[in-house]
Parts: sequence; C-alpha cells; structure tokens
Amino acid sequence: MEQYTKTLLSKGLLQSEDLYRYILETSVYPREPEPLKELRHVTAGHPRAKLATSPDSGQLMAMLLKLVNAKKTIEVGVYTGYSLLLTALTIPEDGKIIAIDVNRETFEIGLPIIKKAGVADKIDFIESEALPALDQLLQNTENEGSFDFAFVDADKGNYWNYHERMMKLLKVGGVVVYDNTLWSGTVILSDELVPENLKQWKEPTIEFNKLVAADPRVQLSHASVGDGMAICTRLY
Ligand SMILES: C[S@@+](CC[C@H](N)C(=O)[O-])C[C@H]1O[C@@H](n2cnc3c(N)ncnc32)[C@H](O)[C@@H]1O
Ligand SMILES: O=c1cc(-c2ccc(O)cc2)oc2c(O)c(O)ccc12
Repeated sequence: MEQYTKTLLSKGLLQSEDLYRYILETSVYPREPEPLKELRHVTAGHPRAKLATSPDSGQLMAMLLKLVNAKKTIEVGVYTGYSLLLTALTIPEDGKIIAIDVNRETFEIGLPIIKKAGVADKIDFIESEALPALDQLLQNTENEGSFDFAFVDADKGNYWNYHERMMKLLKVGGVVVYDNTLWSGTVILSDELVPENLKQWKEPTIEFNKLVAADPRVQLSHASVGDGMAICTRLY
C-alpha cells in the first residue's frame, strides 16, 4: 500500500479524504508509472510539495495527450516536474515539450529522475517568466498553430494572458488545460470565508473562468478533478 504524508493526500474538492484515497488506491496509484511515483515521493519532501500536480489530474492529462495524439506540447509551470515527466512519458519517442518556469532549481530536483526514465531529450526547458517566453515563441511564425497540447499551471493572475497566446500557438483541434480553476473551492465563497493564503487568486480565477466560458474560440469542459481543470479545445 502507498505511503503518503498529509501534504500528499488532500481531499481536493471531494467530500472526504477517504473518497479521494479510494480513487487514488483503486484507479490511480496501481497504474502510475514507476518514475512518476519516484518523482512524487521525492517532491513530498520539498517545503512547497503542495504545488505539485495531483496524480489523479495527471492521469486525466495523460488520457487527453493520448486522445489528441500529442507530439508537440508546451507547459507553463514546471515546479519539480510531475506533469512534465508525465507528458514526456506519454508522448511518442520523437515528441517535444517546451517547458517554461522562472525557477530552474525546482526543475533540477526532478531532472535526475527524468534522465533516468530516458525522456530528457524530449524536453526543452526555458528558465523565464512565461509571458515573454511565449511571446518569443510567437516571433517565429513556424510556431503559430503548431502545438497539439498545452498545460498551464503557473501564476493564476496571468491565465487569460496565457490563453490569448495559447489560442495562437495551438493547432485547431489542439487542447489546452488550465489547472486550479476552482482554487480550492474558494470561487464560490464569500471573502470572509476564504483562508488568507488563498485570497489573492480567488478573484483572478473567477474572472478567468468567466472569460474562458464566454470564449467562442474554444470548446470547454470544466472538470472537477484535482483542484479543478478547465479543458479547452481550439475550435478555429
Ligand atoms: C503549481 S507549480 C507547477 C506544478 C507542476 N505542474 C507539477 O506538476 O508539479 C507553479 C510553477 O509556476 C512557476 N511560475 C510562477 N509564476 C511564473 C511565471 N510568471 N512564469 C513562469 N513560471 C512561473 C513557479 O516557479 C512554479 O514552479
Ligand atoms: O498554493 C498554490 C499556489 C500556486 C501558485 C500561486 C501563485 C503563483 O504565481 C504560482 C503558483 O499554485 C498552486 C497549485 O498550482 C496547486 O496545484 C496547488 C497549490 C498552489
């Protein structure tokens, strides 16, 4: 049976920790590739472990990557690399990931595991603020409409800015997934009920959800997996 610490097992949006444990133990952990398990355990010892993408969200991401046959992908927000390694393990041998994060140090925590898994060559890590890095990519017209898949899991206040770039970088039919779109359930709470550490991103998340729901360029599914994931396909 899996060993986990408190930080690894938060019930997310579900009714109880037991229900979340049931999902993880029944459907997620038994199918989680060994390198991802190792990365998850290494990350659990880091002071900001709660930032890591949850394994159930990762499982949905892997399914989406397979469904669109993703080969050229982009990730904004790497941390120690759980979603990055998951993507690298899922895309084909000649697949590529552009991975952007302001912090190379945390990426380097997961890098030995990524190398050991034999997928480091698929990754082009860019240490940068994401907006200028995305704008730089857009300077090269070859990148326009060329990405099959994108995962956005960084500063929540910039999600709409990222979305505008993703609408240019993704192929028509490509998928972009935004993480934490229910922000621990605070999107429906009045301010006085929102814990201090979650206050900053409640309104930006509500605003992003409104904007993306009204965006005719995408088909949208707001999935209540993990901390909420907005899954968008580019329609035109
Ligand atoms: C929630 S973590 C990403 C978790 C990751 N997807 C995983 O699977 O573990 C958010 C990351 O976004 C990065 N970040 C925050 N603001 C950023 C920005 N403006 N540009 C680029 N990276 C940023 C942080 O350094 C952090 O590593
Ligand atoms: O607790 C967090 C905080 C973030 C976060 C906040 C501000 C930024 O500029 C970047 C990231 O992201 C999180 C996250 O993605 C998650 O899955 C859980 C918790 C947090």
